Amino acid sequence: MASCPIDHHSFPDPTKLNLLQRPASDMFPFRLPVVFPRVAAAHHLLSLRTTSRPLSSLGSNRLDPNGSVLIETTTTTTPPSPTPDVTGGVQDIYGEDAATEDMPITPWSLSVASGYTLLRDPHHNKGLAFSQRERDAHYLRGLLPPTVISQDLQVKKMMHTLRHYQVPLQRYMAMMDLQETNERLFYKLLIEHVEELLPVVYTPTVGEACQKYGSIFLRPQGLFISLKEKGKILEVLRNWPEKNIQVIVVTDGERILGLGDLGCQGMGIPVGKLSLYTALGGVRPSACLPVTIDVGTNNEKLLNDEFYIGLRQRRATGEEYAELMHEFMTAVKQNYGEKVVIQFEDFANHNAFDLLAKYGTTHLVFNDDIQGTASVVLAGLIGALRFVGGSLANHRFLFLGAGEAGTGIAELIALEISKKCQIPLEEARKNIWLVDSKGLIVSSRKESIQHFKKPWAHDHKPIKELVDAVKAIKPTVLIGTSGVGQTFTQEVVETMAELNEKPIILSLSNPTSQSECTAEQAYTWSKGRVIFASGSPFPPVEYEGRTFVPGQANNAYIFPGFGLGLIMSGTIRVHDDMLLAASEALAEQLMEEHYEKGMIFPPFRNIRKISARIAARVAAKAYELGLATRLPQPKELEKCAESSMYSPSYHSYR
Ligand SMILES: O=C([O-])CC(=O)C(=O)O
Ligand SMILES: [Mg+2]
Repeated sequence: MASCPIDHHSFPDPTKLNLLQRPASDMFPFRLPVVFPRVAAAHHLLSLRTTSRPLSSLGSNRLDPNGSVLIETTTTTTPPSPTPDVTGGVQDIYGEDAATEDMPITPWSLSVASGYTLLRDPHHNKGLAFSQRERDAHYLRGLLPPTVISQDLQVKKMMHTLRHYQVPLQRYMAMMDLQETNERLFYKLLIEHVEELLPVVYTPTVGEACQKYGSIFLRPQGLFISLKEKGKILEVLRNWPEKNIQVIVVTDGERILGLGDLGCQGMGIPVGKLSLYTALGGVRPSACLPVTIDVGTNNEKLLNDEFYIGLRQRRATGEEYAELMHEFMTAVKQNYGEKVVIQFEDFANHNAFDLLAKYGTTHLVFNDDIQGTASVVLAGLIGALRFVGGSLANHRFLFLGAGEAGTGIAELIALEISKKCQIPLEEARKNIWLVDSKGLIVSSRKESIQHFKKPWAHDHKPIKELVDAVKAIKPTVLIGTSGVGQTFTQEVVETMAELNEKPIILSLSNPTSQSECTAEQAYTWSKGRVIFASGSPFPPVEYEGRTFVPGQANNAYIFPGFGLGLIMSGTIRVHDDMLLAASEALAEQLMEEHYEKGMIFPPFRNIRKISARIAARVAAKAYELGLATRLPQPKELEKCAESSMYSPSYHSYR
């Protein structure tokens, strides 16, 4: 870590804090003395602002020469400077350094959790793993049964409990409950049993959880920013207990997976994605902020559902929508600086492309559905071609679905071909065809289609049905990004198998119910010849004595490592070459043994290593492009990524 530049907020070793060496009786309730750096109103006493935040999360605080903790405070007014200092979210982020005596400031304070409060603090709770000594020192005696168990045994016990639940949603709720009661145990479980638990905290179960969010809702997670917060978004961000945010995943809930408009209940998605940022990419949980923008919903069922948790109105659009988003984007930059990753997730097509284009030049934005999905699919194709032979330029691609994922993947494939073959992008696009709900996208439709589809309107006679498009275009690769389940019919798959010795079929829509076909259908209908992957997981399939393990072509392979690469290099803008770098890093980790089983991605169980490699490549590209700000560049980026990852093991408390 010492040589690694990742901003893990080097808070001084708490053992050196003489304050913390006070007798325990002094510590509960316990206030640390506070110094207001360069703020004249130093006599303000801080009251308890948050429940016992971990010392390590208070990155911008530091020791003064006497060993007192200097606590930086927050203002409740707009920062005094009209052009706030944008330095990456660690310096004067609320303008407090520049605050004058007459300016009100938010009274932050820090406390040491103890006793009953400690048991209910998810960041510090260890449950039965508190040692006897800790139980004495922290007023826990009697609050726990006498047995002391290890974290490993807790993992075993929790897995035992989870496996008992028959209903996936029960497992999801148990995991969410654990995240809210014992965060480290939650992450240890997720990291150590990633293949088993990914379908629980992520697709497909998270989709059902969003649909039923209102009914299963116990405690709020993340930040809800609705039209009611208009004009106050900066204040809302300041209500979040953590200051040093490195990644935000934000949705407006309009296109949750392939399930459509789930309004405010889309919150399950940013929460789930960010838990993968930590488990799969090693970003600290306290640096992750899930956000849902609530501008209403057009989902009648939800509007009439008495348990719905969001605004009960139809979606705001046009200027009203754009203004709220703009206020949010501005407030994020003002509050956290230039180096916070903002991941757009599950926005509808009509907003997703525009938001990415609008903020791509001013913010560190990444659209997971356009760019993350593109990068993972490209990786799968590059990986598969290493074994199948040939190059991308020899293939013909047909997509069902011309939205974010479809056009995003198509464009990244074209970019890779154009770079590798040194041909113009327009030329590279010619072998890529898209079908939308109205049929094949052809030049005669050019005037009537949305702007993001126009580059794919090639010369051809109109074709309505997918199967006819397959027969006419003769693709070698068929990719489903339609959000509509069971659209790769038997006839479609059989036609692909007639046209190709080894057809590549990717059925990417999520969750499982929306998958264009199942793994079993793909293997059976192609008589075991298909190279198949899907967005949501499918179990292995037996076909004529062979077991095929379908790969999961899901952006979860990419975004955690990609984001880590941006963070560790202090990158300020995303560039397409970084997506290509991520694809190549993932593709090269596919081994022959994986491919032989039918996989086109390495298994998820090695995901932290995979993410570290992706992070290193992304960071290296950022340095090469001059977009990285953490200087000098560390020599061994992959080691640096690995060593900076969050560990869920318990700390011992003095
Ligand atoms: O969440 C997932 O599993 C993949 C994804 O981004 C989507 O389907 O929107
Ligand atoms: Mg998504």
